[in-house]
Amino acid sequence: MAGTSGTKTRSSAPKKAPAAGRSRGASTRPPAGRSSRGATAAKPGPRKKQPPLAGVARAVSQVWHGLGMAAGTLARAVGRNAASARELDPAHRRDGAGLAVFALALISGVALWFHAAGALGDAITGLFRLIIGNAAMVLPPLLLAWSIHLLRQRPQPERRGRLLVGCGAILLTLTGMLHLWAGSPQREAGWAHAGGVIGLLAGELERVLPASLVLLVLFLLGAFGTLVVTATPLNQLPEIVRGLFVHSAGKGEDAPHQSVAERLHLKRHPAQDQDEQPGDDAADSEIDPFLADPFPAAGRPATKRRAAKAAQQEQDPAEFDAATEILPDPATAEVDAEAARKPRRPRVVKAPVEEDLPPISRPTQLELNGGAGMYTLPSADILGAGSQHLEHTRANDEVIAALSQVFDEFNVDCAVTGFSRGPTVTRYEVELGPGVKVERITQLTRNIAYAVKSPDVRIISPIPGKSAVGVEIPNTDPEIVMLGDVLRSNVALRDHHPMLAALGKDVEGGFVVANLAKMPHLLVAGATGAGKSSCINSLILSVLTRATPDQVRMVLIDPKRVEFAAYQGIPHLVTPVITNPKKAADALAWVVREMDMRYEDMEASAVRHIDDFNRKVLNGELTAPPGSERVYTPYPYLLVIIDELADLMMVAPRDVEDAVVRITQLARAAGIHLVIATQRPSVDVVTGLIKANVPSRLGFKTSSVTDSRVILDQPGAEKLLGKGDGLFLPMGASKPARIQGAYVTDAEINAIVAHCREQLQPTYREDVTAPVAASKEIDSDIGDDLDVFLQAVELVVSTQFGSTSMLQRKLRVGFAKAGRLMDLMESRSIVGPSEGSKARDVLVKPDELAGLMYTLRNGGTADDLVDDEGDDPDEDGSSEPAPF
Ligand SMILES: Nc1ncnc2c1ncn2[C@@H]1O[C@H](COP(=O)(O)OP(=O)(O)OP(=O)(O)O)[C@@H](O)[C@H]1O
Repeated sequence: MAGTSGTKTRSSAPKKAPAAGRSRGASTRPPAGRSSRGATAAKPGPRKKQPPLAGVARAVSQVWHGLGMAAGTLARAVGRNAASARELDPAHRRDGAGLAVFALALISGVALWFHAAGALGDAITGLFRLIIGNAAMVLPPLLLAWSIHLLRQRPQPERRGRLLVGCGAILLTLTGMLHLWAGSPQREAGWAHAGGVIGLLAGELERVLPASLVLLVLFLLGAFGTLVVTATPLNQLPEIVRGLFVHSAGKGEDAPHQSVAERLHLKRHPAQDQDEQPGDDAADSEIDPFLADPFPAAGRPATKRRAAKAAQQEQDPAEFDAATEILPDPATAEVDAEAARKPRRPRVVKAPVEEDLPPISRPTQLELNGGAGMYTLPSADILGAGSQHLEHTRANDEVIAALSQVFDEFNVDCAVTGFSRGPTVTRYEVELGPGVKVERITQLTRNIAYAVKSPDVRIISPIPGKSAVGVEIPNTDPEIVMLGDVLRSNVALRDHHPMLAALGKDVEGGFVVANLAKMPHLLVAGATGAGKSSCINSLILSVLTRATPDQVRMVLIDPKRVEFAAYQGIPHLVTPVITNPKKAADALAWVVREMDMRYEDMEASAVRHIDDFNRKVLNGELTAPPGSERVYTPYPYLLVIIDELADLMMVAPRDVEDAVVRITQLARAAGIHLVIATQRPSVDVVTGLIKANVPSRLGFKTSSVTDSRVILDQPGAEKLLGKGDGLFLPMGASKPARIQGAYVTDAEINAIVAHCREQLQPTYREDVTAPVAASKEIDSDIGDDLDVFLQAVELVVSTQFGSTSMLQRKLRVGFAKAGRLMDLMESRSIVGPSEGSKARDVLVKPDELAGLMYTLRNGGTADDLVDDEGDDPDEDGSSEPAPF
């Protein structure tokens, strides 16, 4: 037993030992060589008789092993340092690559052409020949050209793909031709002297096509490769050939020396090319400060050819343009011919010149209706002139230089081709090279801001009507735009409409005016100090200098109390300037009544617009309905200006919103126009309903992008500069135009107001600010339920479904309350009587809802709504319009 157990013990010991050995070996496995040696040592075979040179061979083998290990160690060391090698400056890496390619060109040249490059040269030659056959003979000069390119030029990753495809196609053609030329060798030895392995592809093609067609395919492939390498689209080829022909006839002396890439560059980088003109700044700047070269040298050597070209352009731009036009120009593949003929310096972009047209004068004396005599309009000459507009200053040159430098530094292929200097900002036009994304410029906004030392850089892409990106940069030397200049401009003088308002100047220096009657309502918003009040003053003064009180009457609402104080007592006012927010709400209600009355007159006279009504009245074509004692007189435009909507919305939000919405929805045809200003363009002030009905917007600087979105439905106003710098989005426009608002001084306001006051005393209407609640009282049966009742009415009329259970569900009210609301609606002729379980008939149409809500809020019924529309206005004394 003991012996058995002893045997077991012994037998188990050797089993464990290898296991332990394996586990150790797993972590520190010896090299294969060594383990095999070990194996040989452990199991020595029968000893062979060694030859006499065996010792030498063993020594050589050991030396070889030693060398191998040393090489391995070296490789590992290099591997470990590879990370730091990768951190090498890209320029050095590129130099290294260029020199390596140069060495390859040299060795392969000596090997291929002179067979004198030793074993390494022969190995390289053999490899090249195996792959591309005899085509290897042209490889050394190509490698040489590549190495020079690597050493001299900046990396151009955008060209890599094109060159790869083009060169690949040419290589396929060349090797294929060589293969066919050599008689399509079948054996490996013949390939090296034909088209190599790549040339075999042509051989494969020959199996399925006749040789002539294979040749044709190869020819087309080669042509394609050449076109791709030279970036020449096929459709441009005739033009280029024509150009070459003209040049060879002697018209372009030096064109043949100019590479295609160089010509492309000339066309596409006008700004950069002029860096390379010889230093003639001083002479230039004497002629025109703009000609002073604003671009610092970009580091490329100036070529004689470019210098000559530049000189030619300066002497005779027209001739220069003609000469450049006939150059063979592959650039026209991407830029049209018109763009290619652009002058090479950024040019001043001018606004359309309205001054060329003859001004039309209007009489300053207009007769007042009702025999009130003549009314003399204040002359615009009372208003002072602003500073003279400069189209170009030294500051522009500095900015152009800074922009060009940024584009250069970030390697963005684009150029500043023009600029237009506005009063406060200049818009620089940047044209992109082919394949350059617009985002490359927008991404640079902060770098541009840094370079031009201004945080308020705005990028417009594209400039409407142009294939160019606009970069708007504030002028370091801004100009003030005075109202007088805008009113005296031809664009203002040519339009005699009494509601034409001067807004300011655009970024091209052109005067901007807008017809308030066409807007037809305007929302002006911006942070405090942004220039709203100046703008509103300009609007009012524009009207005062152009319109008699018979033509335009105004309701001025100024909860801030001080803004419109100067206008107190002008004859254009319907009521004294309103400063009490509660009274302002009543005045807006009066405007709605006035609007309704105008509509009634227009309806009775079958005209669609107040202008037609006035024209017919003046022509004597309209008379009041028979039995009426009224005498029709023309209705003046009614301009309602609210200086701070937020103050009104705080006092009577629902009434103000209702009235504003109703006026803005309908008042256009009635000649009633609203201008609403606010410094708090938040959604609780400028509600969705108000916004939807005020189509024209004028945004001054806002404190946040959210505010900008509320006013303009897009960002941008937060980047404005304040002090009258604004974005004007007229009705129907999708992109706002940047303007500098017209400025008017207090002295000018006082002078115009004094002139108007001297002419005529105001005739105020008493009922404008009469409280609405006093005229009609909310019925007692509605009691405290007015809000929920109005909600129920809105629901029933908009869905056209008179169901009590729907009211229960949607308004979350009980059966009894929903039934009562339905009864209230029946009593006000909104729904018909109950028909058991069926839904009631809805008697008011959805498009009458706005009017109905207004009427209900003022204690009326749907009958009032219908009756008002059908009644003779003279029946009810309140509908008799009092004379203005
Ligand atoms: N068009 C303009 N041109 C030059 N400066 C202007 C212009 N508009 C306004 N400013 C300057 O900005 C200041 C503030 O302008 P304004 O009173 O019109 O701003 P606001 O937006 O009405 O501010 P608030 O809401 O506080 O009344 C003016 O005193 C004036 O110096």
